[in-house]
Amino acid sequence: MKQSGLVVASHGRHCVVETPDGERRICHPRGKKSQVVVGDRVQWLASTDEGTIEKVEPRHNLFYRQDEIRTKSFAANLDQVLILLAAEPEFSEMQLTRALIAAEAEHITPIIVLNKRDLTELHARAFARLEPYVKMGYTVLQGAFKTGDLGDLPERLKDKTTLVLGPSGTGKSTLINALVPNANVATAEISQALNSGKHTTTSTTWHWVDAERKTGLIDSPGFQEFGVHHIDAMQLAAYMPDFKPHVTNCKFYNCTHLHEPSCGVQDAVASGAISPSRYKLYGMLFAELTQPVNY
Ligand SMILES: Nc1nc2c(ncn2[C@@H]2O[C@H](COP(=O)(O)OP(=O)(O)OP(=O)(O)O)[C@@H](O)[C@H]2O)c(=O)[nH]1
Ligand SMILES: [Zn+2]
Repeated sequence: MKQSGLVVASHGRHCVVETPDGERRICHPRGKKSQVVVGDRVQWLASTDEGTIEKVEPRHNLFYRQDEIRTKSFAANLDQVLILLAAEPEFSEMQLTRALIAAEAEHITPIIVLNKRDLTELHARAFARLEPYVKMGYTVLQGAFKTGDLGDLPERLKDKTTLVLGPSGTGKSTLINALVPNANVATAEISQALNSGKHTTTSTTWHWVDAERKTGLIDSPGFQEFGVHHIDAMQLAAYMPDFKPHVTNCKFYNCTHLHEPSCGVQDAVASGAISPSRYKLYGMLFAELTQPVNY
């Protein structure tokens, strides 16, 4: 008999499915193409001690990155993406912008969180770099997770499904352990089961924050570059909230906002409505997305 379930971990061709009453078991997708990702709602069929995914329910969204060759999915059916930054190490505005664009493209709400506010001076400097993002309407929260100060985060996460993205050293483990005691143990157990005994922690894992299983937190492994090759260069400005209102002032409907006369975006840069750093990032991303692909 087919049962419904939620994919709470995945690695390669295996995944862990959780039933509505909280039981978990390893499942394998049927057929080669039906790759499942964490957050997928599925119909599965039990075999002796494992199971087979029979159907993946249609996704509301899929958060992913794409380089020139590969697509890497993070998770599906998200309410929000938490982009974790910290006073130190110094964050990359380029990586932040890429993650924000990928979230916009899938209509997923991003939340930027700046950790380590106990490091007063470094924090002030980092927060100043985030000012354009506050101005363009993004939620920017702050905390000092190590000291137990989670700021407004618990309230923002409540009853939602949130993917946590954090470059190494920002405090992602500290956060997840603060919200989900024993998260480490659960992740290690799942990884071990999925890797048939090998002890690695490379899989994306869903954690429940509350006993009622309403607040979901998805921890994903680190990555090097956030590729946005799935984005059409001509759509970039539409996914940048500081650019978007100005494109309607461009004379040419197919304006690239790089060199055309009577360009609303370039006017906004000149007037200070768009920050120079964001315009520079736009130019770099546009070049990257329009450059011929080298295999
Ligand atoms: N000053 C300060 N340090 C913090 C805070 N939160 C975490 N740290 C420290 O920052 C370092 C990185 O924290 P982790 O939680 O391991 O960070 P991570 O993002 O999981 O990093 P990886 O394990 O490299 O992926 C550790 O030395 C933490 O003790 C904070 O609020 N303030
Ligand atoms: Zn323009």
